[in-house]
Amino acid sequence: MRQQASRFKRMCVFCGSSQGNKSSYHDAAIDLANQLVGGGIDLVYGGGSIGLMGLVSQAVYHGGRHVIGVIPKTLMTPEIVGEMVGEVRPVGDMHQRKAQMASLSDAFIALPGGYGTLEELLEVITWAQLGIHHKPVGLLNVEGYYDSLLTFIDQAVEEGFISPAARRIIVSAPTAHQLMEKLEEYVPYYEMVASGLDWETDRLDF
Ligand SMILES: C/C(=C\CNc1ncnc2c1ncn2[C@@H]1O[C@H](COP(=O)(O)O)[C@@H](O)[C@H]1O)CO
Repeated sequence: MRQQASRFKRMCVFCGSSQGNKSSYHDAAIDLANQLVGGGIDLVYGGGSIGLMGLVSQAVYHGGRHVIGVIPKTLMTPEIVGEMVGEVRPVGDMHQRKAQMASLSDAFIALPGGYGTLEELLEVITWAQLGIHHKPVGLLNVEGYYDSLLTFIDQAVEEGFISPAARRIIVSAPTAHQLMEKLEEYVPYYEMVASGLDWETDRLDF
């Protein structure tokens, strides 16, 4: 069933190259894919068919939306990433991959994942803080998976390392539907220092 049209054309999804141990992670990946399909939103992701990445990409692709997998050539073997669906954009390294994923997308969502997901999530948050982009960043906090990360970030605010304004860059919700509603309403973070910076982004096209 088609939902109300979204303001986003392409969503970048960061998520585990593993599926995790709970069925709720699997369900959340499919649920998010259905939200994207229903909203008429295409997918940008890290390529491959393994883990939650495979679940999201296949569900969006089979739901009829365009899927772009941005993947370093070195990882492009069936043994590592499996069969890919949709459009594959090979890049030279992990830095180019993240830059291209970010520039192709209108917003970001992180599902549960490990080191790779955390690194991708924290980078786009940092870029928002610096004013490199003004795109919403969503955290799909499936069954409290990210509670301890959010607690740590709140502690960093308390301790004076993250400003209360920058804390608001992260939009979190327990379900894909709630998260998409919040992201649709998100007002970009601006602060004097960040809005005054002029980035020469050779690899980024924001
Ligand atoms: C060599 C290993 C896995 C290779 N598989 C990957 N294929 C595609 N993209 C990947 C892979 N591993 C990490 N990524 C990127 O990071 C995120 C997932 O990492 P996580 O550590 O599983 O959270 C994902 O968004 C990708 O962009 C070794 O197993």
